[in-house]
Amino acid sequence: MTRIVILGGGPAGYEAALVAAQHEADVTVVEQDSLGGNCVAYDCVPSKTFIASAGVRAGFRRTAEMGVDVDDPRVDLPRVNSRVRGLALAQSADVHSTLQAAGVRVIQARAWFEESDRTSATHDVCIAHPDGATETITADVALIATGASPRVLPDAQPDGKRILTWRQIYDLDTLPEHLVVVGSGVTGAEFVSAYAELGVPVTLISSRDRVLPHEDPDAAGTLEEVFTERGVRIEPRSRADKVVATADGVRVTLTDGREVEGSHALMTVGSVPNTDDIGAANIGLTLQDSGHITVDRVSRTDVPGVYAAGDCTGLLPLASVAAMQGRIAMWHALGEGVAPLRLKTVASAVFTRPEVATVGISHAQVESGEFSAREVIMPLGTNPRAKMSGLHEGFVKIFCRPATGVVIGGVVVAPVASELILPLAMAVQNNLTVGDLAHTFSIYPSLSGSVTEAGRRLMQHDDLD
Ligand SMILES: Cc1cc2nc3c(=O)[nH]c(=O)nc-3n(C[C@H](O)[C@H](O)[C@H](O)COP(=O)(O)OP(=O)(O)OC[C@H]3O[C@@H](n4cnc5c(N)ncnc54)[C@H](O)[C@@H]3O)c2cc1C
Ligand SMILES: NC(=O)c1ccc[n+]([C@@H]2O[C@H](COP(=O)([O-])OP(=O)(O)OC[C@H]3O[C@@H](n4cnc5c(N)ncnc54)[C@H](O)[C@@H]3O)[C@@H](O)[C@H]2O)c1
Repeated sequence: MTRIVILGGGPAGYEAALVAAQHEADVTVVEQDSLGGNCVAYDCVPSKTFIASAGVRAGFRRTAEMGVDVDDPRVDLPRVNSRVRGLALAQSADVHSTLQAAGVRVIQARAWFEESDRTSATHDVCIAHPDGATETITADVALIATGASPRVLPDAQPDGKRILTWRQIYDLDTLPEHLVVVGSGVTGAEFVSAYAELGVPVTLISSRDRVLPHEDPDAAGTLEEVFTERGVRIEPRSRADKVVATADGVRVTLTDGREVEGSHALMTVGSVPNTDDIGAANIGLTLQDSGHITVDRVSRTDVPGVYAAGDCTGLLPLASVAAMQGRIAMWHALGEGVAPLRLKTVASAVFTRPEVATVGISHAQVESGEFSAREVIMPLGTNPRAKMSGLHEGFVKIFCRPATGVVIGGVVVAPVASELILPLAMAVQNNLTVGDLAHTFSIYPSLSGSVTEAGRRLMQHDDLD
């Protein structure tokens, strides 16, 4: 029986464990905190649960237009936070019972590699239990799935009260009077959106020209307009140098000397991989300067028998990608047929309001000439269901190959873009054409009608017509 030891019980670790158990390996998962990983305990699951509460309040914004009168809804933050924590705990418990039912041994402890003689085909993983006891487990195959942690700027140390990482915001008892969000990546944008929807005045310190610098420019532009409508103050091309707590708030000093004051600062300036204490040097595993582990498309590191998956590899820090990397590692290690990871087909969503979801090639790749494509953009303003629902912002955009009409990318900006992207993700994954979309029946009226309509628009210009 192949002995597999997995360091870390997040999506990369637990999905890998389930695959390995299914293939009758002897599997141990060592998790130092809670099963489900940071994803379930602090990052993805809590943020999406918090955003769901913000979304309920946001729904009330359109009541007057929809002909329904309601009083201004009040947000009970302790109840919101307790729901966030409760859901994360319940999901972690679900992961635990699923792993146990699959016959996986789960150890709550910190794990690292012991010094090895490099000629051995196995690896010794040392485990430090919370009570101080240690044990060593020998692995035929090891998977590093230790995730990442919030990046901390040297002069902006989180204190958990006024200067916060995204993992600390669920401890607040009352909504901030004025939140300064530092960093305009996906995490920053999602929290700006949620707090603005909760009625909190927000200032965004964005080091780039625009929010979501890596996303589709039309999508980022729509989001900036919405943020501005909600009263968000955006400071573009601004880098925070220092953040200090004052008597009654925070002061953020920018690198150009300007100062921004608020009641709280939320630091969303990226993440660092959890690889500095795993004993990488003990097994001859080289880390990148950033601390990330280099892997190939079947999750192999440069050390035989050692695989890595998820945020510690920095390939594409998404729960879905982490899980797939973990599964692929185990299929490969256990000799199953395996398709290497294809990042170009990964769908992702930013859970702002409206949401932004993308798949396949991007506008930037078309503009740079890396791919040639035809594109169409269908504003939701032309969609009957959107009009009925009082939705004014958003669009569906599709990229297809010029001659064949094969769909190679898509962007959806809509309240439920994370759901609407699936037909485009299926098209990209399966080489479907705009004709395939165009001939598919969508519901009338529906937002997904814009997906089939976009297919028809691109068909009209098809070179093969
Ligand atoms: C605010 C936020 C929101 C996000 N929202 C989404 C989203 O909506 N959708 C999405 O797809 N992705 C989202 N992500 C990204 C997603 O959370 C990560 O990609 C995912 O958590 C990566 O999974 P992982 O298994 O690599 O690591 P993690 O989930 O980070 O788990 C790693 C685990 O390893 C454990 N560990 C670390 N070192 C050791 C050690 N030495 N010994 C034992 N255990 C150890 C840690 O305690 C942790 O539990 C979000 C990220 C952030 C920051
Ligand atoms: N919905 C989702 O799927 C979701 C949500 C959140 C995060 N994530 C994943 O996590 C990844 C990381 O996202 P992120 O937003 O946490 O990090 P990021 O690294 O993408 O963004 C951090 C931003 O902070 C800026 N920054 C850094 N230092 C700064 C400073 N001193 N002052 C001002 N700005 C500064 C950077 O320029 C960058 O734009 C994403 O790419 C995504 O894969 C996914």
